Amino acid sequence: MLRLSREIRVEWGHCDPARIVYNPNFYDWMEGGLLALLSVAGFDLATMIAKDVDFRGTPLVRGDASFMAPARVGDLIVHHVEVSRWGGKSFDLSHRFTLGETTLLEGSQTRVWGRANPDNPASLAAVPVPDAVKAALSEDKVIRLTLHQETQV
Ligand SMILES: CC(C)(COP(=O)(O)OP(=O)(O)OC[C@H]1O[C@@H](n2cnc3c(N)ncnc32)[C@H](O)[C@@H]1OP(=O)(O)O)[C@@H](O)C(=O)NCCC(=O)NCCSC(=O)c1ccc(O)cc1
Repeated sequence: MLRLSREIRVEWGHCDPARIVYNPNFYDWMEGGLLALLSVAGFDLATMIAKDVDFRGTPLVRGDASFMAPARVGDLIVHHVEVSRWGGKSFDLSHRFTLGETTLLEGSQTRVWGRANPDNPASLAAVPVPDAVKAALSEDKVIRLTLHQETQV
């Protein structure tokens, strides 16, 4: 599968009064990780939605997460994401967040390929995941997205 690892710098605003990352931020990062995975595979969701008014993206239908160790302000953590199962209209993602050798969180999600329901365009319908998306996300490849260092000019 196409495996994406992306660095995330924990900022002050990600943390709660206990001075550890507040849990909804991990869900936000899981969302961003899927967008990044699709984007590096050649499928930019914002562009796809702009071009196809009935496309609704990749709605979440199931998810779980095990929080194993906390992250703190300043930490450079890494989010690893890949598809772990292809269904027909659905697919599973595996998420792992690490700080050095330490695993912070392991999660799994089920997504569907979403379109407007033809019988009621205000509601959603799952449709088969396009073959081109399956092929691109199934490539045996690793992509690392690192944060850029600031340089003085
Ligand atoms: C998505 C739905 C329209 C799917 O309904 P249907 O069109 O009738 O599809 P089906 O019930 O046949 O299910 C389709 C597939 O999904 C699977 N599925 C559906 N629900 C589940 C759950 N709960 N668990 C596991 N698998 C599921 C189902 O097994 C089918 O799998 P395949 O065999 O691989 O095809 C409906 O379940 C729904 O409206 N759910 C609510 C979704 C929602 O509100 N999610 C949270 C907000 S959206 C969101 O977060 C988002 C993120 C990113 C985006 O780009 C877009 C949206």
